[in-house]
Amino acid sequence: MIIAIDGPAASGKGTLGKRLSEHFGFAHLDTGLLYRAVARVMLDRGSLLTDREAAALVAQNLDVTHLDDPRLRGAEMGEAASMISAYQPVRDALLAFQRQFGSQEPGAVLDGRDIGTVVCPQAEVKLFITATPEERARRRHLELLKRGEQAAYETILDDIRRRDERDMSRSTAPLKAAEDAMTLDTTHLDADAAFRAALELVETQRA
Ligand SMILES: Nc1ncnc2c1ncn2[C@@H]1O[C@H](COP(=O)(O)OP(=O)(O)O)[C@@H](O)[C@H]1O
Ligand SMILES: Nc1ccn([C@@H]2O[C@H](COP(=O)(O)OP(=O)(O)O)[C@@H](O)[C@H]2O)c(=O)n1
Repeated sequence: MIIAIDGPAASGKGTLGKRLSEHFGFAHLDTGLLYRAVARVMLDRGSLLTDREAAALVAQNLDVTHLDDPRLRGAEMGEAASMISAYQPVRDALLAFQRQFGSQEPGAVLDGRDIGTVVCPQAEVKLFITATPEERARRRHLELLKRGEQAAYETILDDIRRRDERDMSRSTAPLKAAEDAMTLDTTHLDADAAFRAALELVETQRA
């Protein structure tokens, strides 16, 4: 079984994905980390993020065994990932790995932007997680402060708005809810309440 979770930045996709995967005993992949990992290699090499060919080559040769590097979770990597993820050859290069991951038994949870629409359109369960930009910026602000990153709330809110706009307006695999996805607005739900609500939606879709 596949649980596909999509939604905008800092809506809580990863947190829900992890908890749902633990609950069902499924594997979990935060697909944003793949794009962040491509961005990390580009930045470390000093490549321009506008260099599509270089980004495609990096994606084709990506080492997916180091996705737990805490550096990937930083704000700089999120912004850079959003730029290189708009290139079709980059997305094509990362598709097979994601689909392979989704084929695991007894099941897999994948979270990202295009899981229900492009990566796993056949997923039995599709959730689209949202929250207001202000609430998402508040969450990301707290997260970055805990990581020890300097970050102003207003800057994060601007970053989130810009990234959402870029992710929604790109021509390839734009961020949008699949037609058969169920939307969960977590603006007024803490992580526990969001998990309970998501679990109910999963049970509804599986039935
Ligand atoms: N429902 C929630 N209420 C408050 N904070 C949350 C909630 N869900 C997640 N968080 C926190 O918000 C931040 C972003 O969550 P994350 O799961 O990484 O989002 P995404 O994967 O959508 O970017 C994390 O610090 C996480 O602990
Ligand atoms: N399936 C995915 C996942 C991420 N991405 C891109 O990668 C960037 C970083 O994704 P992420 O999920 O790690 O970002 P956050 O939601 O955690 O801020 C996003 O802004 C998207 O541009 C994508 O295009 N498709």
